[in-house]
Amino acid sequence: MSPVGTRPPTRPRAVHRAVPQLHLHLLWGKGAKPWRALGRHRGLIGLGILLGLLGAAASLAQPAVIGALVATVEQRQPVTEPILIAAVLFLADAVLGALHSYVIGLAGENIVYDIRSNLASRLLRSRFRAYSGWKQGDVFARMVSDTLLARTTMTHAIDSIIQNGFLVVGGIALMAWVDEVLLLATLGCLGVTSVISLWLARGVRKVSITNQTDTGNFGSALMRVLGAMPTVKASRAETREAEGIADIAKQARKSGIKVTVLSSLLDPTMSIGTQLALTVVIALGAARSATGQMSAADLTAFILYLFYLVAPLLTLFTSIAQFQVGRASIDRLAELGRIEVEGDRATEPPAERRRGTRVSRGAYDSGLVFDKVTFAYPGTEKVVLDDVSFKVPATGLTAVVGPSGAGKSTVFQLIERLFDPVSGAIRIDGTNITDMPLNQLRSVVGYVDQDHTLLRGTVRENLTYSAPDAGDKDIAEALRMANLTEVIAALPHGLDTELGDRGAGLSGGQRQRLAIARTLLQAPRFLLLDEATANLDSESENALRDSITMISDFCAVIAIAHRLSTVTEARRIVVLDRGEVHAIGTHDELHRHSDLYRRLARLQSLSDVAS
Ligand SMILES: Nc1ncnc2c1ncn2[C@@H]1O[C@H](COP(=O)(O)OP(=O)(O)OP(=O)(O)O)[C@@H](O)[C@H]1O
Repeated sequence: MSPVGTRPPTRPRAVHRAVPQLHLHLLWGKGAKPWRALGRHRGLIGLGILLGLLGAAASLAQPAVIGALVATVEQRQPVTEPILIAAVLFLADAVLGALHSYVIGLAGENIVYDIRSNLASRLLRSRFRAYSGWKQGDVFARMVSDTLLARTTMTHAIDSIIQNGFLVVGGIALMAWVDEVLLLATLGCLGVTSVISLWLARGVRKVSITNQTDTGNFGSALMRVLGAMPTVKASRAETREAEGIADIAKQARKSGIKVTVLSSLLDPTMSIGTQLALTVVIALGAARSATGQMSAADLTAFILYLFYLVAPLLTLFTSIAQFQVGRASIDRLAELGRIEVEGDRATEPPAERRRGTRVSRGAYDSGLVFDKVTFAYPGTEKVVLDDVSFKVPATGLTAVVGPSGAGKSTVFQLIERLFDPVSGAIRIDGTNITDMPLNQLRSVVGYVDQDHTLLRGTVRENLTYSAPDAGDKDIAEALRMANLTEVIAALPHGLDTELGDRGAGLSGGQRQRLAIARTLLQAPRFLLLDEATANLDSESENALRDSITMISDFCAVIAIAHRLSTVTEARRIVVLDRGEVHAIGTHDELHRHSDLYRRLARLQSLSDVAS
């Protein structure tokens, strides 16, 4: 018996970490707990905000100290102490400012890392039916650009709103302490512009959502064509596609300009308010000073406070706008984070097939059973499989044949549990597969899909993808069984030859056999081959057929075949037609009793094989 077939599969790495929970939805809205949403980053963000507030306090104290310095000069007293205090304050302001930027920046990077790694993990563990509803480009845009905008919101914008809010409130309090009349004049000028600025900030959020959706659409459109370059070129569709993408980019530009227009109106609005306030304060202050209602020192301090207020006020409103842009991104990330994941049981180790554990053959005698399975794809009404029942013995070749659209690939998708039946059950050794941990199920079922997908990387990496710990002996055996030994030996770096995207560098037939060898290394109990021999030349096909016969001595091979020549030796053949089991039997039996099977065989000029 082949060592490939008997080697217990290893567990996929890093499957035991619980699916991380994202708390982005807690940031606002009903039941919002913003502080909780920041999770383990609270300490660092708290420290950053504290440093910022201390820096702000150092800034706020500066006008008072300069005011005291002016008073000291007026009174012709020694100025060494106030100058020293001012110098210490300037230094503290600078050091605290630098530390504050570093800590907030660090927290931002940590947050982006957490969001990206958690979301990637959730996406990889998402239910197939949930994931297939998303556009890849949109997912990509959310993972890359929305995470950056979310970082800004959760760190810089929140921190800046708190810090500048503190500066503004502190400044106003100190101004009230210096002169209440001048403060009232200031607030009158700034109040109107603040209301306009808040209204603009709300508008920024609205157009930001549109802009981010447009950016996602651009990503989707780009990925759609980049993933099908040979087809685009063969169809001479470059110009058409380029124009289509330019149209979508134009849409993103249009909404981006709206964001820019609203954002850029914020600064001038607040500038007008502050300049107006400054003019009024200087005029009114000079008059009050001339009449002796306030001292020159107080007027100096008040004007300095107003100057100090301008920058924080502008930054405050810019940060509120930034916060609104980021909030739109966080909403989009939270939506992605709610993607349905496969049950936690998916992360459980395969119970009876841990490394080093021999599998008792007797335990599997009952094989795989489809028991009155009915299925329709989610969101559709059409019944794709209708009351389908058949049995697959623990060993031997079972073929599934039928016209196009009969439901053959769907049978495999249900065995892999990419979808679950609407009614009925699929059992392995008597256990409903919905009661098995997914990891266990997928370790006993090997699947070579229609596209026999390979990944960018070396031949070895592709080969050992589902059995990362496979040894050289097992690899050599799998290659031999897939008739690939000579092909790989002829590559420039053998097993370490780099393949391009989707296995570029190998022929279609070689890619397909590599996918089969990869599945063999997993040592499955049920090997699902979906059109697995479609790309093979006659010589390779014969070699593979011999391999399958050999493999099927100790595991169940279930093959979907359009070319009936590949399955005439099957122990049983299930004929599907429009989602129903039309007939089950051997090639000879079906040829005698099934019109449909005869028709399929005739279509492929196989009548001679039947005789
Ligand atoms: N993701 C899906 N969502 C909705 N309907 C689907 C989906 N995939 C397949 N179908 C439909 O289910 C039916 C069965 O498809 P399936 O791919 O199982 O057929 P098949 O027998 O494997 O066909 P072929 O031999 O052409 O590959 C078809 O009518 C198809 O349109």
